[in-house]
Amino acid sequence: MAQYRTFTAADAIQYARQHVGWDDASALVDAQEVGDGNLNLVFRIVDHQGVSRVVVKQALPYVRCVGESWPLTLDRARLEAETLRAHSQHCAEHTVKILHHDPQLAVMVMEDLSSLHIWRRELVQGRYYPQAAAQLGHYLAHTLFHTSDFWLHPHEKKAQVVRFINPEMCEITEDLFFNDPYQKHQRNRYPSELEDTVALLRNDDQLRTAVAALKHRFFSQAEALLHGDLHSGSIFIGEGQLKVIDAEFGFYGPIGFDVGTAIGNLLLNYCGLAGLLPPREAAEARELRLQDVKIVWRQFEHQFLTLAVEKTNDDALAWSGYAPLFLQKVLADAIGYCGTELIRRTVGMAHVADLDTIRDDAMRSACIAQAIHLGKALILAAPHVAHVNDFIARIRQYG
Ligand SMILES: Nc1ncnc2c1ncn2[C@@H]1O[C@H](COP(=O)(O)OP(=O)(O)O)[C@@H](O)[C@H]1O
Ligand SMILES: CSC[C@H]1O[C@H](OP(=O)(O)O)[C@H](O)[C@@H]1O
Repeated sequence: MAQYRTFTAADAIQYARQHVGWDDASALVDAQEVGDGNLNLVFRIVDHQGVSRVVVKQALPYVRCVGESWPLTLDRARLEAETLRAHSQHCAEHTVKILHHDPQLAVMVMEDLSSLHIWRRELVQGRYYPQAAAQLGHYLAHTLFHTSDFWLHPHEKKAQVVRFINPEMCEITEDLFFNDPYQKHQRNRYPSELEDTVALLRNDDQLRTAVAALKHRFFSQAEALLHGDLHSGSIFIGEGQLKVIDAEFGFYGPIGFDVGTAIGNLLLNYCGLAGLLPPREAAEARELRLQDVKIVWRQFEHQFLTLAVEKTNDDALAWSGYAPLFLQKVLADAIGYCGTELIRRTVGMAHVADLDTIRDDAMRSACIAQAIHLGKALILAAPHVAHVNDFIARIRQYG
């Protein structure tokens, strides 16, 4: 069994050659380290023509963007590969293909998606992909339904919950989403002129109660195998194509968390657009983003309901009145988690290019303030929103 060592580019090439399972694996001759996320090494393995053919990703024993002072479990590579494989069983068309993985080396070899584009980069440039929102809704419905109690036998479901226990990665989310932004913490980062706005988050009793309830459900509601960090930087996009990567935060949690973080990232873009594009283009792009939000929810809801009617295995859950009631609760959760994503990406440690790349300082602060206000309003409104049209109306009101 191979002992863990951090890969060099040469290691990554050799490893790819051994594990891609191609006759022409010797054509893999060079590697470029392209990791731009917070956590891991990512090598694109290229051929003689410089064309990227396959990707090797390895977990480091610490958080990459911080360094060795923040150690982190290598088991996240196993969880990432196994979550992506599980999701691929139910939604292969929108999940990156894992070709090989080794839990000891914390490494995986996967399909190369370099011909597509990271969605966040496209959103920041104002480029629109009309099919993306519906495909994201499809991905959410199929991965979440088929890993839930609606589909899995109760014994299988419980075994899956155990297999995907992910305490260290969940703890990062528990701290970064639900603790740090609502207290003074050295990890927080926001413009100093927003100190009063941020202080209001710490001092709002109703908000703190709502955030506690969202965290409690994140701890305790093992509804489905979540991606766990479904943001637009973890989604590749192209003409008619959408593929999800980077599932190391995968675990059994509340379905609304995946739906809400995905929508939250569309709304972070919505808040940033005024600082990213000229006024007329920004206004048009903001309308498209609201349309995207509506489509993600509607597709998810429609497809989950259809799957529930056609495929629910459990006798009680198959009762016709139950799935719509369950989805009401998922919508409320999703709006709440969407609000926490807006706040943790603006006040907390991990930021997004949709806001950070705004060049004008005053405009950047104004857009960040808007995201914080919207996040807070959504967390408070979540239990009272009965329909997606009401959700959109609240975004227009507060964003
Ligand atoms: N399958 C892939 N094909 C092509 N590029 C990839 C692939 N997976 C990751 N990348 C590149 O590596 C970057 C970081 O990958 P990611 O999985 O987000 O790392 P991290 O876990 O550190 O966040 C992505 O933004 C993308 O540019
Ligand atoms: C200390 S990890 C911070 C942050 O980074 C992760 O994102 P990614 O793996 O895509 O870079 C995740 O969102 C964590 O909350």
